[in-house]
Amino acid sequence: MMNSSISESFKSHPVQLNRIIPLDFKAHAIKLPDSHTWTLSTDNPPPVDPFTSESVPVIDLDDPNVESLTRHACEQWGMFQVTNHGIRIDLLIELEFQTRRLFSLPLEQKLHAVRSPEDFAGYGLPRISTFFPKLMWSEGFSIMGSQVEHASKLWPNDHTKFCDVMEEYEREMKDLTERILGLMLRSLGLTSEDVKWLKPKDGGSRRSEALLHLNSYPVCPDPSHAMGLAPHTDSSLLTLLYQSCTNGLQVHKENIGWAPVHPIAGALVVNVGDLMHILSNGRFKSPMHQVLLTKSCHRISMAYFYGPPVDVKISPLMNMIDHKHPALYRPVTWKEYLDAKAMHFNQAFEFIRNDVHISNK
Ligand SMILES: O=C(O)CCC(=O)C(=O)O
Ligand SMILES: [Fe+2]
Repeated sequence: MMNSSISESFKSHPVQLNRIIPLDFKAHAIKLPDSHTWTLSTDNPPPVDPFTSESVPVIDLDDPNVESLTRHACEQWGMFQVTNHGIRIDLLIELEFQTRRLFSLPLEQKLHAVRSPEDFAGYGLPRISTFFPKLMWSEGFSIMGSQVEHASKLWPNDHTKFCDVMEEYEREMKDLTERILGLMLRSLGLTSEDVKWLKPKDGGSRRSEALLHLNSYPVCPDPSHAMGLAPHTDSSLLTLLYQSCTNGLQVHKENIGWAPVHPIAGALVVNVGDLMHILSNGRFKSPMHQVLLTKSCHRISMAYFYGPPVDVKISPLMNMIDHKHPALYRPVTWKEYLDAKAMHFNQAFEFIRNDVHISNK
């Protein structure tokens, strides 16, 4: 396994096995066990009318105004959907097929590829499970680069297609993420010269890093007392999400509360991550989002988390700072930020804020 910010940070924050091994959801299809019963706050709205409720912008990447639309979406929501992104629909269909094939295996078989307490790759509960007293009604499979080792434990003689599809999807996501990242930075008035550290030419240890995470939210006997994925922000620069066609994702927006992110056939969801929020000196939102469940549909999603090369310090870009807008955060590598997140979860920003830093001296 290559050394990376993600693997190094996970090694320093091992997770207990009871926060890794998922439930046998099929065996609990009638009644929610107490371990998975949540008291949900009343600001979780009842099912919203998809035609009237406000939601994140949908941006056609071929739109002549794409930069200003992107800036507006990042400032207002921190999330938007993109169409005309160039990812082939047959690749998305195959990706969904292979993901459903994985999660429909019996639990005993999936456990052959279970994550170890210090690792991030393989099968298990959402990583954020350590921060909540109750467990989430979901399971995941994390991939970085090639996943032959774990996939061959799932399908000893039949994993080649799965690995080929995942690797092709990772390559496509890398190109598209870098394209959208460039778009966001240009929308802030930056040139590629300002951010040349993001795409170093020498490769090697200075490559950007990424993680593909497959999520599965089985049908749930009591969705109003269960949680698919609890509210969180993403620790990446940017996350690209394919959510196929099942509802459940919600994003939080000031003055609106939780808004549904409706699946649009073939579209991808772009989510501003915490590091992009830091780079933009707070101008772009890193939005809180969550996933709710249904009684009848098994939701799956594939999240591609993109981050900077291992030795790059992320800090508010010079162009975003002036006397009216002082730098809000101190410089951090991705590993340092992941460590802060592993300890302080949704309060991590407070620990890298400049004022906290200064008062700690
Ligand atoms: O399943 C989803 O739509 C959301 C996934 C997500 O937020 C994550 O993996 O961080
Ligand atoms: Fe997320």
